[in-house]
Amino acid sequence: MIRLENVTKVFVQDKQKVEAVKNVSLHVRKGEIFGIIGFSGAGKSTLIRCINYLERPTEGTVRINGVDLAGLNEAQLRETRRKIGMIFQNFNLLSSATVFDNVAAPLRLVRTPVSEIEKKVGELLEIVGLKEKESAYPSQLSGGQKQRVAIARALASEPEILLCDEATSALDPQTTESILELLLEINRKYRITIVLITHEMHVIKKICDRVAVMENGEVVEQGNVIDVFSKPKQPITRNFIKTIFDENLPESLLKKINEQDNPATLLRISFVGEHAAEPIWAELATRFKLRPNILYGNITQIKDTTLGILIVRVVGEPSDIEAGMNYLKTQELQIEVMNHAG
Ligand SMILES: Nc1ncnc2c1ncn2[C@@H]1O[C@H](COP(=O)(O)OP(=O)(O)OP(=O)(O)O)[C@@H](O)[C@H]1O
Repeated sequence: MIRLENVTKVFVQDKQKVEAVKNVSLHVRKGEIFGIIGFSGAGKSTLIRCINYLERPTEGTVRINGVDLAGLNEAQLRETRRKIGMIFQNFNLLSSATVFDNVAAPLRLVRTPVSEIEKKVGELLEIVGLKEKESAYPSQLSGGQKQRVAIARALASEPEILLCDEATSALDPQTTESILELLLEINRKYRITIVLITHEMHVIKKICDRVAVMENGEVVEQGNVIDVFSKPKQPITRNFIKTIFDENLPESLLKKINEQDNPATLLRISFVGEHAAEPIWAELATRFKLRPNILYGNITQIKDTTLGILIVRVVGEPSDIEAGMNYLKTQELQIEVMNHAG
């Protein structure tokens, strides 16, 4: 549905070149929620603005439903943009217009008949739960309500794609939850493809199907959210995951482990979905003569599935540990040796 190939965006400021996006290739599939995560300055806003050509890439191509945006004239580009809604961190509402008029604005722009506007805006305000606020002005609304108006306005043009530029960053955690629920509902009910950018891993974990991690203008890692969470490849991805569950063991515990005589290995074991993990410990003990000790455990919901992570200290002979690890791998568990202690 959205295909970016080798997209680069260079800004020139005070004769200095800033490469905000470097050689990014992405494919967003129809109907999915695709998240782009990165720290401030990573290039996320620039990249998402390349998707609807608010920024023209310096190099590379952007295709929407197979159409290369570089080949479109202004009128065609405007028409394509109507099918790509966008919402922003600071809502971008018209402060002098009521909620109703804000949502009606894109419909008036294309000369929709008044009766149709009445009906449509009413429906949209129902969807976002703000029917009773239609006569209010933005200044009379909370941040969450403002974002709901912005979402209703974006939906007015019946977009196929919704781009969300840090849509929840200005909101408190509870309001963030409710806006994420709304985005999920819109995605599921109306099959709208959503691309969002965020610096919060929580947003990715709650609603995204796939994720791209950006650093210094580049996409350094991308894949299914569950895969990226269970097998992160890049240090930056691990850092983001740590903001949700901190797997760092206390220094004092690590020191104690290192002081012990027995050769020990620390394993990070992750499992996806409902997995009966208990029998494996008995198996490790009896079959492989190992002594496993669970030091850390966490099970968390990642969109529609669960991810479990354990950090286990295994004591035993190196050959037994290796055999035990091979056994664990046959149990659909992802195993990683964290470090050797002892
Ligand atoms: N119009 C512009 N002119 C010059 N440089 C720009 C422009 N827009 C962005 N940049 C630069 O490009 C880089 C990436 O910025 P961008 O806003 O895309 O990152 P970001 O990941 O969205 O960060 P943030 O979350 O802080 O907005 C930064 O170094 C920024 O200063």
